[in-house]
Amino acid sequence: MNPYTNYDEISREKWQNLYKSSIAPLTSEELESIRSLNDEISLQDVQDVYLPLVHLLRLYKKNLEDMSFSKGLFLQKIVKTPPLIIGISGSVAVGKSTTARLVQLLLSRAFKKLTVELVTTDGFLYPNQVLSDQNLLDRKGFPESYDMERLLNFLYQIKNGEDCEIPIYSHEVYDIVPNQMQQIVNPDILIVEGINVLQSPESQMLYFSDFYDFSIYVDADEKLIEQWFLERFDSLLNLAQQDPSNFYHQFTKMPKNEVMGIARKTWAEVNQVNLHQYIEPTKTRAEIILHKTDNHHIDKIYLKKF
Ligand SMILES: Nc1ncnc2c1ncn2[C@@H]1O[C@H](COP(=O)(O)OP(=O)(O)OP(=O)(O)O)[C@@H](O)[C@H]1O
Ligand SMILES: CC(C)(CO)[C@@H](O)C(=O)NCCC(=O)O
Repeated sequence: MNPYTNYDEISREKWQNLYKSSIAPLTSEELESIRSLNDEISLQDVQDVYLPLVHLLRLYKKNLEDMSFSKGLFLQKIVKTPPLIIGISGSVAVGKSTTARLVQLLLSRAFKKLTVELVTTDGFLYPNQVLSDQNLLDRKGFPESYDMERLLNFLYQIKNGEDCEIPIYSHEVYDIVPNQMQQIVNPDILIVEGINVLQSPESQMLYFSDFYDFSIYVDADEKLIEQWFLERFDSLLNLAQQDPSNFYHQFTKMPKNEVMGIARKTWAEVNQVNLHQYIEPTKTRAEIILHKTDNHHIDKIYLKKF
């Protein structure tokens, strides 16, 4: 069966015209804040793809509020609208965090009075010491390297209106940062980004679908994702040049072709395997699939029919 049977395939040209007229253009300050987020982002993508997406998210938010209100009428009590939770998934290095930060920024613009928080599931990775004790260091990113129960608990608490704190993962340290936590206080919208967002832990009573009101899978040809992984590896090396505390500093002392060989091996033996076995199979659980081509240009959008 065609994996996209359950989706409407929408070309960028069609998508960009869906809600264009109702959205005010970005102000120069907003453009500036988007540029500072990642100066490679195409502003045309923001205008053509992300603004209609935010408009769609508005509908999902309204739907959640209407449902809470109707439930309240039925139960004859006040039912508080739970936070809207948006999941963003896809391969390592496909651009999930960049997409997530952009969506956060645009949602904050669309809902000026609401709090929009962003977390990454990287914070739920076990610390390197725990992974190493269990011989799992080479499995970082695979399901067994995450405390999925803690992640589910966190989602439950957020939906339940509780404030939470969660661990922080740093790519530069390549580990959970000790003694630092991210505080999540009373969000109206929570964006959860990570490779495992659409995965279900085995033998649990609760599933991801119990929590996510909307989900996005960022997709691209594997060769491109590998290229983006290698480019990011290279920029992490540049950042690490002067900083011995950075995980990537050790590589800056080695010949470049040798280091890039290590990066290619990490892609082929870890991240690509993970993509095939555990990430890509969750693609068609997403409500929307954003498909990227060269230079992160979005060419197609798939929206779930039902
Ligand atoms: N829309 C975009 N335009 C230009 N460059 C982008 C875009 N999105 C991501 N990138 C670049 O692609 C690389 C990977 O992006 P990002 O770090 O957001 O990926 P990720 O999926 O969050 O990765 P990980 O799973 O490892 O955290 C980065 O170098 C980033 O600068
Ligand atoms: C932290 C994850 C798992 C996901 O963001 C990933 O970036 C990662 O570190 N994978 C392990 C292999 C590697 O070093 O790329």
